Amino acid sequence: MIGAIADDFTGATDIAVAFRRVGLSVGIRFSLEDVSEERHHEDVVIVALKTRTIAPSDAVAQSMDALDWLREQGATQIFFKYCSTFDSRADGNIGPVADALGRALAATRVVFVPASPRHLRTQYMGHLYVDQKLLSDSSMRDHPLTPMTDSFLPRVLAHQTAHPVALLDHRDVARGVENVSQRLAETAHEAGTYVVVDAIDDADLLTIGAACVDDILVTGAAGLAEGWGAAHAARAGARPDASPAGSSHEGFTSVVLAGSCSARTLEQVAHMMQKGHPALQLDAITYPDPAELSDRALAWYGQQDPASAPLIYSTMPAEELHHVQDVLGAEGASRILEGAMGRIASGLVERGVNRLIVAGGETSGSVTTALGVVGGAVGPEAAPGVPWIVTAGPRPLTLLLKSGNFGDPLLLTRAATSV
Ligand SMILES: Nc1ncnc2c1ncn2[C@@H]1O[C@H](COP(=O)(O)OP(=O)(O)O)[C@@H](O)[C@H]1O
Ligand SMILES: O=C(O)[C@@H](O)C(=O)COP(=O)(O)O
Repeated sequence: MIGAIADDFTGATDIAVAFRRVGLSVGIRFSLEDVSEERHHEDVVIVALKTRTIAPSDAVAQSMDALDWLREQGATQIFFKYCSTFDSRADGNIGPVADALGRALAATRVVFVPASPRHLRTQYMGHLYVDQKLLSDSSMRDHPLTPMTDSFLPRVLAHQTAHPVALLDHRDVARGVENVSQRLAETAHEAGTYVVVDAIDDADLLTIGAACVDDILVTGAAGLAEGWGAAHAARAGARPDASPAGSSHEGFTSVVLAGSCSARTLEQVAHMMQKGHPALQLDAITYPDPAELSDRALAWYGQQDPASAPLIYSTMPAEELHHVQDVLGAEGASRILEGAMGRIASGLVERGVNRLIVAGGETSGSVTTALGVVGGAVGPEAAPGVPWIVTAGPRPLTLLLKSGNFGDPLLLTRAATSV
């Protein structure tokens, strides 16, 4: 069994569909509470954590708990999932978590492969691109919590770890599996070397995946999950699953909660408003108490037609965001808004909402945790890397956890109104 540890919730659902696409069965956990009796038998078991922006020591501790649980479930190899835009702060957490996992697993080398061509993230000569732009020129430079201002990943990673960091560039990847295997062995002759590997298309990821199929620890995003997963599926004789278990979209009362300020979410929120969905923007400066902020939002919801798929959002462009952060501090603003979003989600479910569409990885973590959702069935994709999740229990909820920059501009509107 493969165990996967994701540093945010949307990332966990993103790799769930990547592994499934190549024919592997997948289980997902959003919490490790009350799991002592649980036994998983899927090919891949994913633990979703919310460790991307917390203190490195906490991120390490939670990742190690996830590792212990996955090993108890029978995991023999581990996939550490971080963002395809390598979202992290200067002091972590990708390096510290990889260090701890590598130490526990006695990994002799570890590959770092964030490239996910399906999401238009490619890496060439160590430089990460988002669509046609270098990472540092993309909207990721304005991210509220993890602004990415350096595109050269070996340097970014070297700031986060004491391990030697090397680059395996595209010339080597293009020469095929045997060459990559050999070059990885040479490049990582010093035990514990971290190798950042270029990839610009799916073929590169298949090559890298095949070369690393026996590695005890690999790290990356959905592109590598697909490439590495394909190598495992080929071994196991698994067949790609063309039709994942469907989720019925009948009889739903939907609300969209957007806590992402990413460029694509801005467009999606604008589209919802253009289409006339009632919309409320959360004002954290005027109401910095998450309880008051959420009470006001729930009172507003009470005045809307539940069939109108309302939108509650804190999404705003970079200049306005920076103003809020100047007043409240970046962490302070996030704490207020994520706290409020969690309370709002719980209040909405109490009021009969049973389909929640959440934009933003951190926001999705706060909402899912506040709702007490511990797992669910991974349904069809509403957009590449964005599957519907149907929770278990007598009152199942349908959730869409959307990464800030994922999906086409119409995704939120479509997801809110599809029947
Ligand atoms: N208007 C705002 N002012 C300050 N912080 C905000 C605002 N809106 C959202 N945030 C915070 O920014 C972070 C966005 O992260 P996240 O939800 O992961 O979105 P993304 O998927 O785009 O990265 C969250 O912590 C959220 O609370
Ligand atoms: O790898 C990716 O790009 C996503 O799976 C992801 O982690 C994006 O992060 P958020 O935008 O914070 O959801």
